[in-house]
Amino acid sequence: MNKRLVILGAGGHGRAVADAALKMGYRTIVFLDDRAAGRCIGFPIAGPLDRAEALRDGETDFVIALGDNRLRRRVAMGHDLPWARIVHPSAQISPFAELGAGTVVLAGAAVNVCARVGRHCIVNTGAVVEHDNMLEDFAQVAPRAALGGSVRVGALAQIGIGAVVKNNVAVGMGCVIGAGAVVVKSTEPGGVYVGVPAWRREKGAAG
Ligand SMILES: CC(=O)SCCNC(=O)CCNC(=O)[C@H](O)C(C)(C)COP(=O)(O)OP(=O)(O)OC[C@H]1O[C@@H](n2cnc3c(N)ncnc32)[C@H](O)[C@@H]1OP(=O)(O)O
Repeated sequence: MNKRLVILGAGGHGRAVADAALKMGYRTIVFLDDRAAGRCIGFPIAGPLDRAEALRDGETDFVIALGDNRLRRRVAMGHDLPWARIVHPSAQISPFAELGAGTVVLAGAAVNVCARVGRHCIVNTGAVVEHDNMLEDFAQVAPRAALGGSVRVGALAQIGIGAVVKNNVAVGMGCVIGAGAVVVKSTEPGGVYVGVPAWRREKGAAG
């Protein structure tokens, strides 16, 4: 692949996305970031995020690598660009699964048969998205979190690191599921849930 990838965000997630992209065969990486300048893991930071349109050409893909779901949505809404799907070669993606544009699936993650993952989602390292899951746009599944079969994750929701969601449960839009929580019942939009079994700690931001 001779394409260039422009990564919007040069933080930790941006570096993980670059690593996956290089393993996919992208030859050239350029970062954009509003706070950092210089170089990032050896690749240039070519300016702030709003430079993205100027880097558009027929040979360049773009991806937003910002871990904050609402920020990722804001940036996506502000740009009409050819968004790439970044899938680490060690991830297991069923040929019967769907990944939306701009979605990132990192090392060792699994997206099983008939799962549908929306646009600009993150399926992080070692996460399990089981059969018939539906992840709406801008949702995120943190490292080693596991979703049982037929789980629905609302837009902008965040499933914390190592959390478990029982099969057939729905996680409401904009929910935050804390690290290590075990969700056994559907959750209300915008809530923050922690613990085993998970309980609602407070009202969060539904986006
Ligand atoms: C590659 C990557 O790094 S991807 C990112 C992975 N990271 C994650 O998944 C993080 C998930 N986030 C969490 O678990 C967070 O702790 C949240 C969202 C649940 C809460 O965050 P905050 O609102 O900042 O909570 P804060 O840290 O102030 O803690 C408030 C209280 O909740 C408790 N608490 C925080 N997180 C949890 C949790 N996951 N489970 C149980 N209790 C928790 C704290 O111990 C504290 O209790 P106290 O008031 O009795 O002292």
